[in-house]
Amino acid sequence: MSGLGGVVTDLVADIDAVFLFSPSTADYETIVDESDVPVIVVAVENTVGAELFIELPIEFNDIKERIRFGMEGGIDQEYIDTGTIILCAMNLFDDGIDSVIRIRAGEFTHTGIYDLFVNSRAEPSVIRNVLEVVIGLGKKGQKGKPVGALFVVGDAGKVMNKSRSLSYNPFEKSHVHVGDPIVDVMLKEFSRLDGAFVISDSGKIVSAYRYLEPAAEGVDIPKGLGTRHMAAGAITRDTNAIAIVLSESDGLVRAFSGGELIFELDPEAY
Ligand SMILES: Nc1ncnc2c1ncn2[C@@H]1O[C@H](COP(=O)(O)OP(=O)(O)OP(=O)(O)O)[C@@H](O)[C@H]1O
Ligand SMILES: [Mn+2]
Repeated sequence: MSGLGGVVTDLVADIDAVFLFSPSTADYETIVDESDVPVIVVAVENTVGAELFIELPIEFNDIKERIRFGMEGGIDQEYIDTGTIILCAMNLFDDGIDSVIRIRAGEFTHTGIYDLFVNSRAEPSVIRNVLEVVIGLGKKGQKGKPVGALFVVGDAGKVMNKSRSLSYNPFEKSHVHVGDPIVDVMLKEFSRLDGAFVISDSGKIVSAYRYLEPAAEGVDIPKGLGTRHMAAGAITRDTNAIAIVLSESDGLVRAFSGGELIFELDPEAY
């Protein structure tokens, strides 16, 4: 015997809800049948046809981010409230559920990661597409060299008013959208040059090469980051846009909303 029996019993005692992260249909059906508390599925797609479902915009590889997204979504969708004790079950290795985590929903610092995707002006799929381009750039760089990039997403009219052009806008008269594979290649290509990309609520590429000029006083960004991140944070406080930034210096992807850093991820982990 491992001696862990008591710990495991305590883990599952008196829980109010179960969160299943990307379960198989078989696991979902067994658990839903046997559970006397609500079972909420958190996944990129509702392939199991769950009644209680929270859509993940990406499979956060950082487990804490994944759980945080689920918690914030659960509260927003009113499946749970802050006192709820939750058992999170997920698969981290080959297949089947191999990990359980017990957590009280209120113990989580609310970062706004769910709001960022779901309650932003821009459509969630647009934010996801931008994030995918940025993660792709972060992984490969441009021709093998690390590259930085700044995407401002949503509230494009106001963002354009608070910025100026650094160069000819290659997207001037085009009606192209992020998520189109050809456009994503163009975005990666243009990311070598200075300034920000401005994307509309519906994903239209409004401009490249924008120099952002938001009011920056009072915007706090982590130490060590420079003007690109400052501009990204500040534009999201000055407008209803969000910003997704790839740092050329540390290779991390960061998202800002309402002037705050919402999350940070390492593209190499995706
Ligand atoms: N206000 C701005 N609007 C748009 N782009 C900007 C702005 N300020 C800086 N940048 C872009 O960010 C680039 C890097 O600047 P800087 O090194 O100061 O930023 P950083 O936050 O340290 O980012 P990185 O981690 O990528 O180095 C600049 O070359 C420029 O292309
Ligand atoms: Mn820098």
